[in-house]
Amino acid sequence: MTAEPHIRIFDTTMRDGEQSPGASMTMREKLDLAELLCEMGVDVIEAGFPAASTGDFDCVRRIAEQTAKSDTIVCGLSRSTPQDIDRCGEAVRASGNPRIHTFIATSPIHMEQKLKMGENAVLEAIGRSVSQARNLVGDVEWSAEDATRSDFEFLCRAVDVAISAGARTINLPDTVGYAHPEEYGAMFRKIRETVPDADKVIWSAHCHNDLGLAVANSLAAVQNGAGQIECAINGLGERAGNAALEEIVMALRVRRDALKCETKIDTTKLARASKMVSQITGFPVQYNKAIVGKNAFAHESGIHQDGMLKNAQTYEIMNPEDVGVSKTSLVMGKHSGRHAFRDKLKALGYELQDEALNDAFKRFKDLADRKKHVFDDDIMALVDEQLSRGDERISFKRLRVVAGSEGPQTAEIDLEVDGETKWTTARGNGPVDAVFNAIREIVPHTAVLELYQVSAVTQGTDAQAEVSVRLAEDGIVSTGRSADPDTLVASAKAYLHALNKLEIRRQKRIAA
Ligand SMILES: CC(=O)SCCNC(=O)CCNC(=O)[C@H](O)C(C)(C)COP(=O)(O)OP(=O)(O)OC[C@H]1O[C@@H](n2cnc3c(N)ncnc32)[C@H](O)[C@@H]1OP(=O)(O)O
Ligand SMILES: CC(C)C(=O)C(=O)O
Ligand SMILES: [Mg+2]
Repeated sequence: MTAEPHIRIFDTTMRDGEQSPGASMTMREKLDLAELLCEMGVDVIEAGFPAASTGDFDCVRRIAEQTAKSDTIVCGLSRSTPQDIDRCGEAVRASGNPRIHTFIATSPIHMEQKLKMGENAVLEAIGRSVSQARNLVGDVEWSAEDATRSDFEFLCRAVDVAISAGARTINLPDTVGYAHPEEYGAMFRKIRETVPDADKVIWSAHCHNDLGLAVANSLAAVQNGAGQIECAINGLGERAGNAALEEIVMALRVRRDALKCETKIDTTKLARASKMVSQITGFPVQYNKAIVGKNAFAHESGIHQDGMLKNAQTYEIMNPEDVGVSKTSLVMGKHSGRHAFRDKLKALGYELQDEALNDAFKRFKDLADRKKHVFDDDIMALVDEQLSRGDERISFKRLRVVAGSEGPQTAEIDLEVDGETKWTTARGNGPVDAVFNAIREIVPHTAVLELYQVSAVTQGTDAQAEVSVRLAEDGIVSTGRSADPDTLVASAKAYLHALNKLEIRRQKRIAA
């Protein structure tokens, strides 16, 4: 059975999506989202459940008004009761393309336990509700709630009644996310072969993600003749959510070769829509979420980064720009390699030659081992520090500090001075003072500490500390800087940096 070439995208973020506990949206938020969905080219916006509350009714009505001049269909959901349907008709009336979406459950458990209705009463309700809706609007969608757990013979009879009463779209929801793809696809194929006038309606899939199969099931329905998919941005929806709109749209686009159909969605707006829904609901998007997750176009491992730099198609099946993400990011971390590191340095404006590059790369790896996120600023601080160091007389080897409320604060330090390793220990009024006293013991000098300043290079408790030190001696002022995740190590190195520079300036003065 062939798929339809154009699959209609029915967005239910504001109806089923809003049914997620904690996902309620205000009128303003819904109007903004509706505007974006409209711009994006969504075919149907299910704007709410008008009978649920005055607020929901008003939202559906305002969205219908706001989008009246567009091609977008605006629909509301309603039970099969006359009051719900009237209310829904009133709410969508202002739309240029109003739709009433009415439903009733057809599975034995729902009919017996929830509705307390027999099969005949349900069939009667379907005929009556669809006819009533058709008297209000030309476009009526009917859904068989819990279709996938319904008796197939009865489901066919129910669908037949809905089509005869004037439904234009028949939706077969997997309400509880129970079906698997082959089963769900077969249901569409069989029902389309069985029900009279099956070719006169649009078949719709509405899948829930309780088993993580919502997108796969929706695609299986498409391959078996469904022409509409009901889905929600970020997969928002009851319990584990609905099929994610962005995943459906990109699967159809990227695998058009196999699935033979597409949507008319402007995919470059997907990332923006995802962000908007996440901000409105306060539900974060999981980092590894397909299409719109923070890591969907990010690569940290060296082998992948090297491949990406040579040809992006080695590790990406779609362009980030196509979904509205500005570019792929090569995230620098402990799994990164030299190719990506060199590329990052170049982007940051540094051209290091082989030895300097190797040295910087080694220091970067050491840092990445100690720090969860290595930001651009961290890398710049690391290279700046390296560049500002020439042939230094005194270099840092090792530091151990005893600090805390008990005291005495003590620093034990190893330095290399003129090629010879020297060790000492000293106390101080606090750990930083102890470190500087230890340095003074190994390298006696009369320079005065004029400034000592610490700032965090990036955020987080594991951020690198950047320390600046200013020393002054006989009119010579020298500043040193260093960055390290350990503030005391950064302090020692910054002090030594300033001291080395002071030494060079002293010698220059003597030579002059
Ligand atoms: C699978 C889905 O997503 S279905 C949509 C679910 N969405 C919502 O429920 C959100 C909006 N709902 C609401 O605001 C409220 O439930 C309302 C306004 C619709 C109804 O509220 P209440 O009248 O207080 O009823 P309540 O919600 O407690 O119970 C639902 C009633 O509707 C009946 N019902 C459920 N589905 C249908 C249906 N499709 N057609 C007719 N009646 C139905 C139930 O059997 C129950 O009837 P009872 O009161 O005779 O036992
Ligand atoms: C009411 C219908 C469309 C629904 O949301 C479901 O069955 O999951
Ligand atoms: Mg649903």
